[in-house]
Amino acid sequence: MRQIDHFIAGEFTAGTTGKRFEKRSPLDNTVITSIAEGGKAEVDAAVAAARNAMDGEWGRMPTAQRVDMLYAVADEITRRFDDFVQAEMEDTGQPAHVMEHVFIPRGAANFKVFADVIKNVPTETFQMDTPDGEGALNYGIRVPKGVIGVISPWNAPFLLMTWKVGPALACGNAVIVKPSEETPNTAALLGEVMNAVGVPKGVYNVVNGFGPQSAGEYITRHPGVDAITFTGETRTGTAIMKAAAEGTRDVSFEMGGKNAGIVFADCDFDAAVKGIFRSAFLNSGQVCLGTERVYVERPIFDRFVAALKEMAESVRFGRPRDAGADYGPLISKEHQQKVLSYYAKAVEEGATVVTGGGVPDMSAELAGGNWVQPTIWTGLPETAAVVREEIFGPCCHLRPFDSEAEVVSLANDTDYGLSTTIWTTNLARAHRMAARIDVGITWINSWFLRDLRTAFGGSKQSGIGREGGVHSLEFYTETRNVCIKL
Ligand SMILES: NC(=O)c1ccc[n+]([C@@H]2O[C@H](COP(=O)([O-])OP(=O)(O)OC[C@H]3O[C@@H](n4cnc5c(N)ncnc54)[C@H](O)[C@@H]3O)[C@@H](O)[C@H]2O)c1
Ligand SMILES: O=C/C=C/C=C(\O)C(=O)O
Repeated sequence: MRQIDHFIAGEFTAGTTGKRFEKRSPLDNTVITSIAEGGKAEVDAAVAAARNAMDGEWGRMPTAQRVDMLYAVADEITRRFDDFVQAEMEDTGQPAHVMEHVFIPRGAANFKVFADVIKNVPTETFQMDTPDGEGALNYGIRVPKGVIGVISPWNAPFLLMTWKVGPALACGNAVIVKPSEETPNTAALLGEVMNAVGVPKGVYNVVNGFGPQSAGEYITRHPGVDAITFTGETRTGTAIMKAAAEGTRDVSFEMGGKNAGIVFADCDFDAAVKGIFRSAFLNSGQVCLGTERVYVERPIFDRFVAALKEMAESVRFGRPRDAGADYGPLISKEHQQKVLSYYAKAVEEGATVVTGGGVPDMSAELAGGNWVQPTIWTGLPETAAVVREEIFGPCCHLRPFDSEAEVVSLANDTDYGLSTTIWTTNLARAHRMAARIDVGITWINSWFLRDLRTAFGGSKQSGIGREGGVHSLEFYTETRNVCIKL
């Protein structure tokens, strides 16, 4: 069984609580990992280590040297690529190819890109007039915020954690990471990477545990933590915001979604089917940017539903490296039960179940895993819980629409506002729609195509703030203005 400990001041430690908890494999629910559970003492130790790092070599390190170190981190992740793929696969049960092509390469990229950003992005300068005619010069300098609490979820653990750790370190901060209790592996491996490339002790710390009254809450409440960056559910964000109010600490939140896919009759049909399929079912639907509401222009509605059904019925469930398998389980029994409860609710609410709606037949070995069928519904009103609430599973509801104005208003009728994906060959319409849909990210004829220099984040209850490129610098540094009278 894998043993996962905290990583504090450059050392792996079980801490002092004496408590450990178990992680079960999503594939069959056998216990695969024992994880140290952190308490206040571990969070105190991690904060002290991070403060020491800021006061020491790390705090004084020239940017160029820090940038080289982040490149070395990225290279070491790439060198240990197979270990990262294996570690993340064990935690999530998702197919190897998703780790190999999306999640782990993005982890390395998250360090490289922000190393480049910090090296290349200037600060502002303003010359001003003064009554004596001599003028004054203003310029900005960026300083790190200090100690950043990073609270991350289980659905793309390494990608999402490094999406915050990369820029935080590029900006010269120290971090305390609390990975999801479901997915501790890659955060621990990253500790080994930090030591291997000589990142000073205490710059990167990991405390494992849960949220409320555990490591998560203690990090967000700790007065020695200067800012908190969080990805996860909207209601967790609410709790963290309350904790951050104490000491008026800054927050950056990436939260839930109930994202709309919009398909016009003039789209490239095959590309749209594939794109919507990916957006609804990648990672077994456990993607915040995923599409759980799909609106299809009426002339192609029936054909589109039939094509999506065929794709959904062609998935092959199995272990991450099984030959021919391309579809994994949900993260936990609890999450499986939640998703299945929505499957039951859809039927109660009067949905037509186009495909799925239950648990697939699995071999005896895997029957205990968290498997659910990709599921497609039609026929529900927009008021149905299944159409309004984030399910975070492999499912979507399809509804026909007749006009651009109608579909904009359907897409916007939600408390969330993370992303949308629009499929059309009419580019004027695509641009018009992009400006009218209340989301942080609009993809046109694509989905989850990521340029890490762009602003990423959600509107409404999907988030606070933007990260990515210079936007990450805005959160992970403070700009000080220097005014010089000439
Ligand atoms: N917008 C985005 O970029 C984005 C990306 C990925 C996932 N998500 C969202 O994440 C959710 C799925 O992830 P999850 O189930 O792990 O989310 P979650 O909110 O349950 O947990 C996220 C993290 O917060 C911690 N936590 C829970 N309660 C806490 C508290 N009171 N104080 C401090 N920490 C606490 C958890 O232990 C975990 O590490 C979905 O809602 C999904 O939409 C959003
Ligand atoms: O499941 C959510 C995926 C989020 C993706 C990002 O945060 C990203 O690509 O930076």
